[in-house]
Amino acid sequence: MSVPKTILVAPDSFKGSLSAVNFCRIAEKVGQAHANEIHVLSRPMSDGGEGFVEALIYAGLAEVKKVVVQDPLGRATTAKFAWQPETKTAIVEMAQASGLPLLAPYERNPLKASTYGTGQLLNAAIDLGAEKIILGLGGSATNDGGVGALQSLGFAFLDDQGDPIELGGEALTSLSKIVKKSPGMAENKRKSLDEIEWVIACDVSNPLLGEQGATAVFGPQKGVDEQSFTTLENGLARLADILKKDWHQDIRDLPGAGAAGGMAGSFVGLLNAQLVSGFDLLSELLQLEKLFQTHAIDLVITGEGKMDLQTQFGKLPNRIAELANRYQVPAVGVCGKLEASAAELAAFKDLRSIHEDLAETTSLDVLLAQTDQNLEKTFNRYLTSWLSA
Ligand SMILES: Nc1ncnc2c1ncn2[C@@H]1O[C@H](COP(=O)(O)OP(=O)(O)OP(=O)(O)O)[C@@H](O)[C@H]1O
Ligand SMILES: O=C(O)[C@H](O)CO
Repeated sequence: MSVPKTILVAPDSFKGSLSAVNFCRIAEKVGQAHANEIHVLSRPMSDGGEGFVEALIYAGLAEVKKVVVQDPLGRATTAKFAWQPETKTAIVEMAQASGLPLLAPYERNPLKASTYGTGQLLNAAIDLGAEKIILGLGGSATNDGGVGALQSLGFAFLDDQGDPIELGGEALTSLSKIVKKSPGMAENKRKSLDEIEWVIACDVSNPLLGEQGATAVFGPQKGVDEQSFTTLENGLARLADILKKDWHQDIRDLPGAGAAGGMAGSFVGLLNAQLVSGFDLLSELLQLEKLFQTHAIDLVITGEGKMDLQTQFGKLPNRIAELANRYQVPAVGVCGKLEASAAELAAFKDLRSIHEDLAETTSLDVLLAQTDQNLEKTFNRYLTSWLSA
């Protein structure tokens, strides 16, 4: 009997239809049907946004902690974070508390949406005794420069009358002063914010402001229109100005400062956080490179909701494919929707082939509802032909 072939499955989530964990589960189910021939090794991935915490928990690298926090509009929601007791490290994902999937499309409103709930998650981690916090950013519903989270952590954001500003991106236009409260006696057991090592895992390297900035590039998916764009851009600019004038921190041109509606920028400015690539950090935590060194991997399957020209510019499936190719392992990308011409596909250097199984004529709503079945069909079809090749 021949040795089963090892397939590493390491996808991003399909935004709006499928988590990376469920992608892996479907691949495992198909693998089970070919159990004598295939061994599936799952590593659901994330770039710092949705699925960041789940990826660590799935790999058995952290305990799960659950906390009830405020969603972007102030309603109660249960959010998870990951906890590594030996190293007193908490891995927190902002999308758990302040992510876009928490809102119905008609509720999207970055003028009002706030990251306050992410601050509550961070507080829960600090209460547990966290000495290091890794905060994954991306997939946010917010454009408040992370101010809501910092308010929850104990910073006061004041207007020119000395009153606290309201929650949401719009209120930043009346920001005049930021004050850090000193920790009280009751907080003695907690590390102070300055004692904690802050690492921010960003899904993008966009700057805070301008054409490539947080509001211009990621605002539209959160519901930003022409009018609200100006308010939100001015609000973030005001935040940057105050951080420069009063805190001597220049975040205007900092790559990555625009992640999660500018949250990365304010965490650098006020908490001295270090910005890193979410994908790089997660790959390191999951020891992906070592997997290739210690397992004879025959094929890598990755994927994301939509593959297009952007996929080859540093998006997660391409990063996975580059890694696979460094170890001479072929990589296949699976997506819900393929938006690339044959010529564009030929230009994909590392991702050797892309498979989809969907009729052009089917509406997106139907496709989204049928994701699981479609994916299972695609895996079955592809693996059957791969095994017989
Ligand atoms: N099951 C599906 N079937 C068909 N199309 C899908 C499916 N799931 C997602 N999509 C399409 O993919 C889009 C989302 O793409 P994707 O998941 O790659 O996220 P993205 O916006 O590129 O962001 P990122 O990759 O940075 O998370 C959706 O808007 C939808 O058009
Ligand atoms: O949350 C967002 O704004 C985008 O994912 C970029 O970080």
